[in-house]
Amino acid sequence: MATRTSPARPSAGRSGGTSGRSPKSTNRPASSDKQPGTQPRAQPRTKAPDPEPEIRPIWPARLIAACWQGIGHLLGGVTRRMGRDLSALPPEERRDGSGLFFVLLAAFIATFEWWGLTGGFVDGVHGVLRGTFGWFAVVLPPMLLIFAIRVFRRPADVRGNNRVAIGFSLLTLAGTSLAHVGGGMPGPGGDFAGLQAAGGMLGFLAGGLLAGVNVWLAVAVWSVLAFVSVLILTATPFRAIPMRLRALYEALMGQYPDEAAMDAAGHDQSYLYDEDGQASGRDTEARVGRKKGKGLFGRKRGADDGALLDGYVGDEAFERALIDDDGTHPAPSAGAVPARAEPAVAPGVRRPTQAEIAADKIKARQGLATSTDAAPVTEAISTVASGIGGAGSTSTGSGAAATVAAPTVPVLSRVPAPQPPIPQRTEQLSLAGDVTYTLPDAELLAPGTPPKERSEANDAVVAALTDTLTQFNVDAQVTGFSRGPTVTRYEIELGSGTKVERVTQLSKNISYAVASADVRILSPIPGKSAIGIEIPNTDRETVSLGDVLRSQNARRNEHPMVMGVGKDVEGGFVVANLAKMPHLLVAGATGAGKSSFVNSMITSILMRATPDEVRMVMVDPKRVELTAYEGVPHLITPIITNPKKAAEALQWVVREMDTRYDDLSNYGFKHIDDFNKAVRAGKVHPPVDSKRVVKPYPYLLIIVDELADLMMVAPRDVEDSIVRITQLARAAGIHLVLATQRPSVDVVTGLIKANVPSRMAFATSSVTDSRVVLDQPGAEKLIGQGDALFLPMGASKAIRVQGAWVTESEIHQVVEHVKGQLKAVYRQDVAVEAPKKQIDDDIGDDLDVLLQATELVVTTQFGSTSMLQRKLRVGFAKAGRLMDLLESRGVVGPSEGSKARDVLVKPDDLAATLSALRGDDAAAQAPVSPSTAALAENANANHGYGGDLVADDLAARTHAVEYYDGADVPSGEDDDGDSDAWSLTGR
Ligand SMILES: Nc1ncnc2c1ncn2[C@@H]1O[C@H](COP(=O)(O)OP(=O)(O)OP(=O)(O)O)[C@@H](O)[C@H]1O
Repeated sequence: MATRTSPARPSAGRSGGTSGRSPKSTNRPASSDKQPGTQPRAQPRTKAPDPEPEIRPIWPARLIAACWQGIGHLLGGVTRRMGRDLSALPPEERRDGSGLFFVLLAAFIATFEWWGLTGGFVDGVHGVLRGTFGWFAVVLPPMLLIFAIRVFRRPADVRGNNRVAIGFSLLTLAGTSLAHVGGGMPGPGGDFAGLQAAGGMLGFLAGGLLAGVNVWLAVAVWSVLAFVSVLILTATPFRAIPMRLRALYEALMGQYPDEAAMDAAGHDQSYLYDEDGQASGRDTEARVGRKKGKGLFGRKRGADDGALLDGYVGDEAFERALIDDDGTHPAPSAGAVPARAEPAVAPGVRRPTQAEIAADKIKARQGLATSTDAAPVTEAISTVASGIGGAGSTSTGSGAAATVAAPTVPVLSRVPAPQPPIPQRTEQLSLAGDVTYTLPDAELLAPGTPPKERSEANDAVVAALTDTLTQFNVDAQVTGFSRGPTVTRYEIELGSGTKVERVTQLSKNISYAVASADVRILSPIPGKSAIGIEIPNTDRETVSLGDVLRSQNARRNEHPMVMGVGKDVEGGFVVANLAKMPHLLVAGATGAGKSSFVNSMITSILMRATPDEVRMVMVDPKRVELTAYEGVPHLITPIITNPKKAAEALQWVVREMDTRYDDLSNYGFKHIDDFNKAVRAGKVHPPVDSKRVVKPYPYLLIIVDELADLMMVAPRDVEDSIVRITQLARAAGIHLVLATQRPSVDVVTGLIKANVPSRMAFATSSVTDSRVVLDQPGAEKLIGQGDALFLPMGASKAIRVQGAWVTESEIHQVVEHVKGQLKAVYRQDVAVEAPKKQIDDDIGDDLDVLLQATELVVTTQFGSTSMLQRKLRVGFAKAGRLMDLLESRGVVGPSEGSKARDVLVKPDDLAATLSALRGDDAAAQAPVSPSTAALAENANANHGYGGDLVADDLAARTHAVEYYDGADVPSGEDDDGDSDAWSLTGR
């Protein structure tokens, strides 16, 4: 057969055009030729030179082979287009000939076993099949057909195909054995017809022996094996059986559980109405939206077959981290805070029109409203609330009392929609290496307390506010309130001609009237002509992470980086996509709830993402906050507790980012999601002479639980790494979460702040800290324990949320489940430290005196040679030499004649500078750098991690390691000579 040439890369135009690289020769340059820090470049695919003239078979053989392949490809192409579109499988990976063989075999057996034909040849074949398999021969065609489909669709998945083959073989053995027992255990001698009607020779051989011992034992053993064969075929671990059954049920019913539950609950889709009372069709859109991307058999409609991918990450306009009610990203006009949804209306209850609501408000202003006037709204809310269970019953009880006390003040909170469990992701989560992974069951996270819509405390506050406004003769009215888990926001509308300041000036009086120091005034409430007064609830509610993850917002979005944030002041669930933040700063005083937030975040990821989708690096200098997660397969390196190591890990992240960027630019993509999509579709081909197997890159989430501890040991290195990562890493799928309890300018420096766009501010101890975190005051007024202001990227106003809470025991259960699925495979190269520079030759024996000179110059900020002469009692020549050394190390500036030199290092950086000069400290502890081959082996062991790298491909990474300048990494010794600098924080 003629040699098949590789097709030109479909991305040629895009990649070639954008990267602007000239095509290189297919001969790879030797790794020694590479520059430090450079990565191997992919080579354009070219036709492989024909090594030798081929010996071609005779034409009839070629004709038959061509027909066979042609029919095979045709059938394979059709099969691959069914279900998930795999039609782009590279030609060299297709095994359509084998698939065709199994299809024909299935057809052959079906012809003789299913259609009852008779005749000499037919009888012969029938006799052989029945004699071998008994009546089980009837089942063989569908099994062969299923296997053929698998070979057509996943030819490269040899392990998976072997598994299916083993499963079917075991099923055949079990089936024939059971048939043998069921058929009266006929023997081959004499009763051959009986053997054919039972399990055939196979059944006799496999089941006869055990059945001879005890029939029931044989039935039990072979039934269990039949069941096991089904588990093997479906790649189902024992513990995943209930989840798989539920997924099967959902798939068979063809419904998302939320739809089913909403239909069952008689939900009338009232949330289809927008703020103007217009039918927005949002629900329909959401449902259609879920399906509209797919046409028949899952093929994307309107796919531009000429493009490398159907859609690129950059296609999305108005990208936001916050996930809105319908799971989409609303237009910016909606403002930073999602527009308040109208309360849901129960079936049979007429929804009041906007005009009626407005009329109610006006009447209320004029003091005309009666409890009957307000009835439509109140009735609608309580009816729905009672329809959704506990929440309703609680609120209805208190609501009745409230109606008497404050009939004109409606509750504005959203009524939470019914919450059926998180749908199990129905596609099989098979990881690299044919490992099947089951996400933790939603039930592991307990539901929280049912939310209250109003309590007597709320009515008391409404009365106090109204009283205060009246006392000070302010023409303003409390028009409603929305109760969140921690605070309630009371809305005040002003009469015409009344200044906003009239109300805001009263903040102290309001605090006094409601007996709370933590009153926060919002003027105006974003998106509304009303003033908001947030007052803490005397009866706070816990927001359970389970409830947040089971909410509609979270369930509609399958992105693996989606996390449950908490609940807003209106009682709506807040869910955000970490990938879109793209980096997050979490700050707040001790006990404000940072660590709890970080726990919720990690647990969200473990609940929703496989280790192939998200990998994490955890830095926990406090040593106790994140220990529960040790050993989860999502970790890329053991949890880092040493700040020095953490600083090095950040440098590894920078290198990893560079590697990913190299891949992106080589293959012509702008975002790792597009690269991954193309890899999964088989559209990314490594250079012909590379042994690399390209695999999708997982998202990489780096969590630092206390940034201050890192900034203390290596401020400049840490800042440099963070800035580089945050500036670039978004497209590489690398995201940073930095938590600190010291949001001061020396920890959250201007550079870090500028590059970390999303902020989560828990209660801070001062308004200055609030300004550092949010660039605005407000966080100092928060009441702690999970009360936070969330400012996602792009939002102009922060959203007040009560953070989601996950208990220690829930975390342990989730971690146990995850660890039970897969063991952590750590990447050794994260811990690989570059060989550190020893004391520089030019310093020689003068290290001690040089350190003294540095200390002197930096603490006095005076770069004078004569001062060194005097204080260190050295001669002029030596002092001059020391000054030259200090200049070469960047401690002082160049000589300016008789003037003292500029001192370039600030006293704060003295410890780091001294450590850098010592140089030998870290080097002595550094492990021996593993060989390139060892690194390659390790990287290959890391399934799903960017692909199987071979030594050549890793050479560049190790280059980066080799050229890594250890002198920049201070040892972490502080002024006290205590190398465990983080312990100075007192923990
Ligand atoms: N979302 C929440 N819901 C309910 N309670 C919370 C929440 N977050 C925090 N808390 C309460 O506040 C306590 C302190 O929270 P956490 O340990 O997260 O604070 P922290 O800011 O990390 O403090 P530190 O910096 O000292 O570690 C928790 O033990 C818990 O009781």
